[in-house]
Amino acid sequence: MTLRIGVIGTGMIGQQHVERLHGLVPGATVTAITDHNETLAKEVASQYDGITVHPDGHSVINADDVDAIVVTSWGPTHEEFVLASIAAGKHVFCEKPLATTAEATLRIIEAEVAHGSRLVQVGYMRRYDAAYREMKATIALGVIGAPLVFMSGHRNPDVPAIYTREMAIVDTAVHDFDVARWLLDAEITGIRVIAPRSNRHGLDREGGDDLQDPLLMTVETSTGAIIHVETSVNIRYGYDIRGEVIGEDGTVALADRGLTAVRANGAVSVQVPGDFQARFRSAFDTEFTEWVAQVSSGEPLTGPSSWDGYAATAVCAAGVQALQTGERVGVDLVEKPALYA
Ligand SMILES: NC(=O)C1=CN([C@@H]2O[C@H](COP(=O)(O)OP(=O)(O)OC[C@H]3O[C@@H](n4cnc5c(N)ncnc54)[C@H](O)[C@@H]3O)[C@@H](O)[C@H]2O)C=CC1
Ligand SMILES: O=C1[C@@H](O)[C@H](O)[C@@H](O)[C@H](O)[C@H]1O
Repeated sequence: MTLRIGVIGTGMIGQQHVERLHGLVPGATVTAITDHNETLAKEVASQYDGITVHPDGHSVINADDVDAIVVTSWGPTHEEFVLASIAAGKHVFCEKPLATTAEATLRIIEAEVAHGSRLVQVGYMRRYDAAYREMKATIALGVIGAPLVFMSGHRNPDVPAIYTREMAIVDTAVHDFDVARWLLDAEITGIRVIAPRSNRHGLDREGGDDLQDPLLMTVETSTGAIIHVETSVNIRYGYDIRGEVIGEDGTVALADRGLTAVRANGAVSVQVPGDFQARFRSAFDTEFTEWVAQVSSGEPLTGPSSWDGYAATAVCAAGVQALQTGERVGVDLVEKPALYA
């Protein structure tokens, strides 16, 4: 059976996911799309055969030729489309964030729990990256002993004018929070944020707010392990994702990227990816390949759940408060429903 997918939001990442789901991922095809910008949706549809442009997200969700939904519109619209997909009894893959407030993510959890089985997956694609998966497997084998610290560096060469100082937490570090919870098998219980002197590239940006960049975050977890997150979103040299777990007996770290290492002129050099697409392309491919296979076969979903979406959004809210106040802010999650055990 081919899974027929409807995509809501055909901007930057929506277009990449349409391409992925309409030919690259086995067993999937895109039949319906929509975008707030109808001209854009028509332009995207014109590049493929068999894709109908719908007037809005609800029309996509309720279309007879749509089995499952992918939400790639702006964050504040996610709750509405995820709730409507659950009401229609259809699987929905929602790009991060699941919703922009913890209260909204809890409404999604409530609706999914009332439905009685998992329908929602959230786009935290790092869990599908081969290097992160090897790190998790290494920790599980006990090679480095019990994890004590996770150092997570999230570096972007630049960010657009619409990027605000809070986005370093809610848009960027949210990936580090999710992957840390998954790697360490722990919940986040508190956060502190400090800002060193700002990178000049983040100050006085044309058309944008001044940024406090970089940011350093000290994040506490339920196991006692500490996560240290560094976001540097104007670092120019490349898109560099760093990660090292320090355990009682050793460490495991993400290796430098690049297919080759060049040794010349007294130096060894490896390439750094230019952007998140280059760094995580195969993780996105794997993410959708596994999602499509699980949805089509009726196997239980194993990807990031509504609970993971809630936990990440709750940490972000605490992080923004910690940035604004300079204080430690606790993260108190509600009791986890059995559906997400
Ligand atoms: N997993 C990852 O690494 C990444 C995830 N994202 C997430 O994907 C989402 C989209 O991001 P981008 O593609 O960068 O944004 P974008 O601005 O390029 O595209 C979003 C599109 O959604 C459309 N849209 C907004 N409201 C809509 C509505 N109510 N109905 C239909 N269409 C609507 C807009 O017109 C726009 O074309 C965001 O939530 C973002 O956080 C984005 C980049 C990377
Ligand atoms: O999700 C993403 C963007 O929205 C965000 O702005 C970037 O900082 C991240 O690296 C990327 O993965």
